Amino acid sequence: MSILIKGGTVVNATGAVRADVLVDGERIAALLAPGFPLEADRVVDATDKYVIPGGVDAHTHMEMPFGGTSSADTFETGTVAAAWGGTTTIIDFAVQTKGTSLLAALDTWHQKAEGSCAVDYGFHMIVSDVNETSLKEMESCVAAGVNTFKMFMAYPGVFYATDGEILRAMQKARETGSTIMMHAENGIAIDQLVAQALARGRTDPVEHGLTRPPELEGEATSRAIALAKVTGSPLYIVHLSAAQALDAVAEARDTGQNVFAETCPQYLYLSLEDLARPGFEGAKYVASPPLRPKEHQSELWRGLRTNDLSVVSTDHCPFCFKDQKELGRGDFAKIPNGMPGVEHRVDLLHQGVVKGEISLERWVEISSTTPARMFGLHPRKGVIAPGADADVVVYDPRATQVISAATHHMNVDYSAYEGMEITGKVDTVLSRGRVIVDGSGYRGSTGHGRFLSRELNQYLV
Ligand SMILES: NC(=O)NCCC(=O)O
Ligand SMILES: [Zn+2]
Ligand SMILES: [Zn+2]
Repeated sequence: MSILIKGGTVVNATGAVRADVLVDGERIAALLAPGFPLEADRVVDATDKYVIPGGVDAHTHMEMPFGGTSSADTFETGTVAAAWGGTTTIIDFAVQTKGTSLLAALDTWHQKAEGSCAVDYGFHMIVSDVNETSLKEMESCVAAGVNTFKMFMAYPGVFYATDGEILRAMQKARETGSTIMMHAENGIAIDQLVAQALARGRTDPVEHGLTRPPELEGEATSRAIALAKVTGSPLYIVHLSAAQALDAVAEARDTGQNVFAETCPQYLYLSLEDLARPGFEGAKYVASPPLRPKEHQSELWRGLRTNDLSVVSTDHCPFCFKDQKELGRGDFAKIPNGMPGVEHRVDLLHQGVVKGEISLERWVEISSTTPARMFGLHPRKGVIAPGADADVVVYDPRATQVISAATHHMNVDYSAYEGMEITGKVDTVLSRGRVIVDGSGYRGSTGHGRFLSRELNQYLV
């Protein structure tokens, strides 16, 4: 099957050019001069539209057990929603719980995802039990195409790892060429603040933000960077939300350390004011790290321009307001942590282009090309070029839409961006040469998405 995408402007991280794109089977076959005479089985009209590489969301949590419940999107519903929003690759987290093995966790996550996904997927591994066996198993994970290991300085008693455990895992990362991903918040100090707030009768969702101050994200980020420096391990800070943490990352990068960071749309667009919404509404915005005071947002946009923030992922971890966020009514510490977002990342970042915060090319870079390179998927993913997988999005920059739970496709009963007006809209989506979204709706199928065995981080120096 051949498809000709005609009349559009191809936007890669390296530049934008008017070109037609020929897809043959699962791959991009050629970029052609506009109007080049060629027959194809199907023609997609991209006139006045951008033709961009499918989004790569490097941080999602589908059907993840957490906080006494499980995130509401399955691999099926979550990847269909991703497709609607122009994301054609997700990297989800397999979770090792205490007392279990990494390989058993990986197996469990393979079973959840296999045959269920609408788009291609890979895995990172959450390491919450550092011992001789799991350190050894890191080698097998790398061989199995899972070479990024998330650790937590937060959530004592659940995922938390001590500095000593982190150091040992980092030494193994250094040895295997893999990268440690860090949830950098000082969970020991935070737990004290949480207990004190509850003892004073402060139970509302806003307390989630007030008991996790940005200084404790900055401190943990600096500590993780120091441990990475001592061990020589690459480090990727996940879901960075605070200016203090960004300063620490920028300083490390200025000295040439292999330190990278992502932020998420919620930290660019939402704030502590949302957590402070009246009644229990703020529960919709509970995630960790928490939403910050508004002034952090401009710092994050600056970080995206300077490349101290290289990636924007969603940390998609949806919990329904009605039955799941409800678990924390009367005790903010019991509100399941996480927010939905996999469907809206590409659109929300396009607003950065519309508002002049980032260039068109940078939009593609932070949402597709860099995550593809960072997580060993480039040049299969993240670029419109001959030989690449035909994961292609035709994006209409002038169309408008309003985000709403009534129209989104994620399996969650609210939208964190309800009523937000967006300029730009996904028009057509191809995943490995197959049209999975077009004007008539979702045309994909469950099980089309394949597991991606990943190479090592391509930015390491
Ligand atoms: N971020 C969050 O609140 N939930 C998902 C788990 C994590 O990434 O820490
Ligand atoms: Zn985290
Ligand atoms: Zn996460």
